[in-house]
Amino acid sequence: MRVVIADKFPENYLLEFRSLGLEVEYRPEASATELPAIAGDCEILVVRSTKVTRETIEAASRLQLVIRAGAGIDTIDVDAASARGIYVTNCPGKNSVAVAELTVGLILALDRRIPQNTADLREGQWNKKEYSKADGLKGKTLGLVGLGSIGQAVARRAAAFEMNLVGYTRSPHLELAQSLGIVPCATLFELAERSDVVSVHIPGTAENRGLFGDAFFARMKHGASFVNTSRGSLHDTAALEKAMRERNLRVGLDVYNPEPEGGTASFDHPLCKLPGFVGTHHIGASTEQAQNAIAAEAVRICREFIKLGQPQNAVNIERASPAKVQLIVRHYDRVGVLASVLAIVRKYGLNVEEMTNTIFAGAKAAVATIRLASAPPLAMTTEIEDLKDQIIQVTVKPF
Ligand SMILES: NC(=O)C1=CN([C@@H]2O[C@H](COP(=O)(O)OP(=O)(O)OC[C@H]3O[C@@H](n4cnc5c(N)ncnc54)[C@H](O)[C@@H]3O)[C@@H](O)[C@H]2O)C=CC1
Ligand SMILES: O=C(O)CCC(=O)C(=O)O
Repeated sequence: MRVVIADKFPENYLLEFRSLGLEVEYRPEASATELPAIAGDCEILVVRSTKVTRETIEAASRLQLVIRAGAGIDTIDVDAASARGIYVTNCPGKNSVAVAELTVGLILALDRRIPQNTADLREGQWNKKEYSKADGLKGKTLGLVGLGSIGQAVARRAAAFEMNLVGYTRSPHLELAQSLGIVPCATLFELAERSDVVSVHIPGTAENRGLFGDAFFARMKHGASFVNTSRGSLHDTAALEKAMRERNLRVGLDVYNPEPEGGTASFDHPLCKLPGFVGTHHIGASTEQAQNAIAAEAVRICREFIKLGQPQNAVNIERASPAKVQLIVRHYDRVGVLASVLAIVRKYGLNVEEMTNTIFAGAKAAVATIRLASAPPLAMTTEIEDLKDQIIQVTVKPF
């Protein structure tokens, strides 16, 4: 099998890929536009920030698995992959601590204006008078949007600063919130109104695009802080700029919209020049620890995929199966039995939605579970039962 690694990857984990017997093509400088040509004949594609477009998916006729060596999957055209039966996986939770640490760094930097202090010192300017004005974090309220892996890691760290925690999530998990000392908010606006600092930890999906705009910022307290280490598509840049100018909002960003694709580029962003801004270069996941944890997970996914034919952490499996009925066929483990059964299913015009075949110890018998969208007619099950010397038992159960 051939794997293309189209991003920078730790050297020792490249060796691990090779030790799996894979032919590894390492292309750390590959861009999204070059990828269709590079990934043309690989079975497995591993990317970190490089975008995997529809063109790449369609050009890679042997592709079976895309591993996103990170958390967010908005850089992959998942719909295009699903339409061609290609698995997409990510490495959930493996870079959460790194992002949480950076988030706390941005929150502290905003409160004490650490980068602005440093800039003045560099300019030969002593200004204790100005920089002595800071609030402090103890007793302030941190509003966490999203209580997944990163939101939880930020909560644990903010608790050590004795901050009060409120949270908003689409999938409320009251026990979890309680165990982290987070008071749930019923709406995003309630969170905006209660928080001194808002920190965003949700995916950059189409439905979350622009979630943080004029209406949200208008509800935040004057002089509060907004931190986004998730995705630039989540905030409206013009609305943020307005809130910074009119409501004295402080802003800490690791992510931008748009963001340069490569590691270096010129970058002219309206917010970066404003005094209440602190920013980093989408480096949330960029610690040795996180990169090694991500690489180890990518290797593990590959190893399991080679062994079982199915990857862990797949994000594009249909969860709500269209199947309504299970046709359970106990049969002798012989050549052609399944083909005969499926030929009968086909004759009756039923579509197989899902199917598994489990072999019993000794490999004499097996059970096939064939999931169908609608109930099979009696004539069909009778016809299967009548397959001489092939079938042990046929049952039908609702699914
Ligand atoms: N700056 C960086 O380098 C990094 C950024 N990220 C970003 O952080 C995001 C979050 O990562 P994880 O916490 O690991 O993901 P996660 O999947 O563990 O958690 C995301 C949570 O957000 C919730 N959610 C989704 N939409 C929501 C909405 N509209 N309102 C409230 N809750 C909502 C989900 O239910 C889920 O619980 C990633 O999707 C990625 O975009 C992740 C890693 C590195
Ligand atoms: O690997 C990176 O630098 C980006 C990480 C990221 O944004 C993610 O994991 O979603």
